[in-house]
Amino acid sequence: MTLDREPLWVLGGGGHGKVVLSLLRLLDRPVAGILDDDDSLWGTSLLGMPVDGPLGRLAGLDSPLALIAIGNNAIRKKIVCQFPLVRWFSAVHPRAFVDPSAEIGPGAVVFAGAIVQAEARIGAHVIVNTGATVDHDCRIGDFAHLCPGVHLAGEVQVGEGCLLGTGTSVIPGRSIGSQTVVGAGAAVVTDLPEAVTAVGVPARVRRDAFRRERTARDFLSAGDCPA
Ligand SMILES: CC(=O)SCCNC(=O)CCNC(=O)[C@H](O)C(C)(C)COP(=O)(O)OP(=O)(O)OC[C@H]1O[C@@H](n2cnc3c(N)ncnc32)[C@H](O)[C@@H]1OP(=O)(O)O
Repeated sequence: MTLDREPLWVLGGGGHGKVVLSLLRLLDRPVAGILDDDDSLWGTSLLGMPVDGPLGRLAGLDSPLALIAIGNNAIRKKIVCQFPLVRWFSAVHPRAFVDPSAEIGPGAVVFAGAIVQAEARIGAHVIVNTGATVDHDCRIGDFAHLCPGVHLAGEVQVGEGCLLGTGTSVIPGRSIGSQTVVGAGAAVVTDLPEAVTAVGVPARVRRDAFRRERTARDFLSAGDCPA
């Protein structure tokens, strides 16, 4: 079987899994099955395809091909640590534009309407969600999630495991530290440190009462494994 016809496993049976499955169908990629550790999803279906069972099923397979379809950055990292023998598929939607000089890491997904410009580097297991734009020379660290409609100007650096909420804009050359969360609609005009939550226009760090602060701790506790 040629590599481009090898069936792959979709890991995640929720809403993000649904858009990943839709994308794989548009690419005409055969899907071996959908796995999720949430037993309430077993027996349900995504776009008519059943959610088969837990991720543990991968352990019995000989270096399977898979794609993680879960939006939570820490969970994606945990899964990569848990299954070192899996080969990770990356996918670009046929209606996205990725410049030929850009790099897309293993396990990364670029969704419909997204644009990745010249010499940008997208790390492993990154999500470039619907309509997000990543301009020239940006560096996106492993396991980051650029939510729908994020706009990064040129030479922006986004650290490992960051979540940039829907509609975040970042001006040229700014740097966002690892595991930082930026709230939806923010405008990042200064560098942001690591493991903080920043919101607003202009984006300011808020250290009070954010439940998502736990995201950084979850991410660090997910382990240290090569992406
Ligand atoms: C296809 C898809 O769906 S992909 C997923 C897309 N997901 C996103 O874009 C999520 C983005 N998430 C956010 O913006 C969240 O609001 C977060 C992460 C910034 C904060 O979440 P939480 O920790 O749960 O914060 P919580 O809702 O408790 O709000 C805490 C305070 O911050 C304020 N706040 C929350 N989000 C924002 C924001 N984006 N901008 C400005 N203020 C905000 C709240 O109003 C509240 O203020 P108050 O204390 O003065 O009342």
